[in-house]
Amino acid sequence: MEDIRNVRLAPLKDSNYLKPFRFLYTQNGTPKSWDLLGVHDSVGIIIYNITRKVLVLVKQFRPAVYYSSVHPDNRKDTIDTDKYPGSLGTTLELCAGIVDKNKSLLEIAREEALEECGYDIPADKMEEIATCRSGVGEQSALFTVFFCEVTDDMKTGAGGGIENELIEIVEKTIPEMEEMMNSPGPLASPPGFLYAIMWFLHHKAGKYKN
Ligand SMILES: O=c1ccn([C@@H]2O[C@H](COP(=O)(O)OP(=O)(O)O[C@H]3O[C@H](CO)[C@@H](O)[C@H](O)[C@H]3O)[C@@H](O)[C@H]2O)c(=O)[nH]1
Ligand SMILES: [Mg+2]
Repeated sequence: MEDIRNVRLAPLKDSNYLKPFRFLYTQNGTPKSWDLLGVHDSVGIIIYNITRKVLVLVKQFRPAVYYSSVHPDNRKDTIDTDKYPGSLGTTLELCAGIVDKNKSLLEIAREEALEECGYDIPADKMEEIATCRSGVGEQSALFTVFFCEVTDDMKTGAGGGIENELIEIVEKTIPEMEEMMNSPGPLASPPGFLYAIMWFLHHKAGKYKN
């Protein structure tokens, strides 16, 4: 996963994932504008395996995280991967996916849990816990978080993602997550993940500790 090579930057002409545009308005009579990015909403799932008492998370290479770890002076047409190895771009996240199909959030969450983590989770085991904005400066897409308990019996596939996604399943105990949340960082995780883990530690972790 971390063997990243041949990194090049190119202009973006059109994209299935990002739509940049300018938003024009007046506020209290003053003309203003703001540059925005249209992106898909997304769902994330806090998966807790009660058989082995671990949170089931995913590790993956995120190009945006890699790019932002490259010093601005070195963000050229090509990036030296000996100086900047792929490990700079790996994150720890919830199992998550974009809402790019005409299906309910719950259905998409179930599909992602199966594709990325290999768990076949019945719809009635999924608890929708919160929706927040994944960014407010430039895109403000909705991120909806589900929680579910799973058992080893519900693991019907290997996970790892579909097509050429390279997703590694990472299992963490509650003490390991508490330690991570107490570390100064920078954490290689997005704010929605950090919110979800704090929610889990606050509302759920107590009953699993014994
Ligand atoms: O420029 C792009 C963008 C996406 N993809 C593909 O699109 C898929 C997206 O994967 P999916 O699992 O549906 O979404 P995530 O990448 O997990 O991202 C979601 O989950 C994250 C939460 O961890 C949020 O931060 C993101 O906004 C949200 O899109 C991947 O397979 C990619 O192969 C591309 O090929 N090119
Ligand atoms: Mg995903």
